[in-house]
Amino acid sequence: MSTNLDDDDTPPELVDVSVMPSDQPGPIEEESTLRVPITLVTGYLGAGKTTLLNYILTEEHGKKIAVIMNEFGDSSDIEKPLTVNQGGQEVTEWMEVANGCICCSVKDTGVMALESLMERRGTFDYILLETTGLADPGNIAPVFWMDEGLGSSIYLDGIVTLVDAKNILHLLDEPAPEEQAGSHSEDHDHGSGPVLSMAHMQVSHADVIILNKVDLVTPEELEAVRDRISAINGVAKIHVTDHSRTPQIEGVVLDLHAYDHLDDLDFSKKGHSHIDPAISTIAVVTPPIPAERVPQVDSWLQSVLWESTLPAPADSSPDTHPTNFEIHRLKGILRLEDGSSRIIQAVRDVFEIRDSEPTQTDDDKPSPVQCKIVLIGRGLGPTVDPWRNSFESFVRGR
Ligand SMILES: Nc1nc2c(ncn2[C@@H]2O[C@H](COP(=O)(O)OP(=O)(O)OP(=O)(O)O)[C@@H](O)[C@H]2O)c(=O)[nH]1
Ligand SMILES: [Zn+2]
Repeated sequence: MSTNLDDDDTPPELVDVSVMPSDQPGPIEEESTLRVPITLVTGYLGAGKTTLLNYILTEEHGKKIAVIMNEFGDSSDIEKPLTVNQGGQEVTEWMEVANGCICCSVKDTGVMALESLMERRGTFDYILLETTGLADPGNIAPVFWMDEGLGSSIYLDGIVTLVDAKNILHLLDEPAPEEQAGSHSEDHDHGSGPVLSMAHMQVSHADVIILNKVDLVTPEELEAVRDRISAINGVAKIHVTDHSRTPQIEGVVLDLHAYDHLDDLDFSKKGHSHIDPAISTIAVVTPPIPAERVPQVDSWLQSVLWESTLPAPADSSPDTHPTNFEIHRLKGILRLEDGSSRIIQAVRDVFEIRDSEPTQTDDDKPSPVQCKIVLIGRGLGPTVDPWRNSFESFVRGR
């Protein structure tokens, strides 16, 4: 398959950009000194991913960034060179790309390419990875949690999804391209129900959405797109751009800390909406839980994420209890009665519960005292009540 949008058909390119070091070093967090952050840049074919990366490479941001541009999405070549430019030296490696599919290739040979990149760590302090336009980030993100070796040297900072404001609405209403193409759809079984396009997957997994090509739409069209996007993913931060020129880079593409802490998630704009028939966002908010009940949270997540089964409280009504749902993304913060917190992160069926890392930037804000779990997925139902009741009764055992 080829596309006329793909006119920048260069091999995957890894560019190391040395910029003058910032004279204002930011707060040093233990994690960032030990592990290198990676941001995944996703978005449908032609949405503006490469434009964004080129923009970042030319802006001053005080960081040395290794950029992996994946332009092999539409070719089925077996091998593509991965070029690393470092201080005038060019090193070329060969990266096998089965089926031209980054979501599959990152799992095997791509992991090796990243590992060998990490042997040169110290020469860069940030990695940006552009996925192909047809990649489902839900398959990529867990690699950084699952792979022991990689997980010890790289951490996922966030997922940025470029959205083509001109084309996104019809993409959201189209059948999934992988199913049209008949390619490994068994890997990406999204169950029954309303049709989910790849655009849905990319929007639903995003921590940041860059609503690009604003020059090609009217203000009314832009608002319609924004409404639809926030109905699918109610927690991602949305930035509107022309030629992917984000207002700033830090906090928009770099240093998202999307998986470190969740205190600043904006739950207020959540609102349960049915603008998009396929995917929606809900937020379960409950009082703090006893520390000894954390294993029950783990079991509840296993049921919800692995079995797509919402544990039913004794008094639940079968009419309103969601039965045919699928969670794509889940983030949460558990407040325990002993005053400590736990972070929950899930992409599809891979999840973790871990201690909350204290953040220096949030010291001035009072800590939220409620547990909050945000779920993004299909078939979540008309209200949050069955979810909150299930969580409450299962976790507290009453
Ligand atoms: N009019 C307009 N064109 C844009 C904008 N952003 C990017 N483009 C153009 O859209 C085309 C595709 O942009 P790319 O950055 O290559 O998109 P991509 O997401 O990397 O594309 P693939 O790698 O093929 O998936 C290029 O011709 C860009 O110049 C924008 O805001 N407005
Ligand atoms: Zn795949």
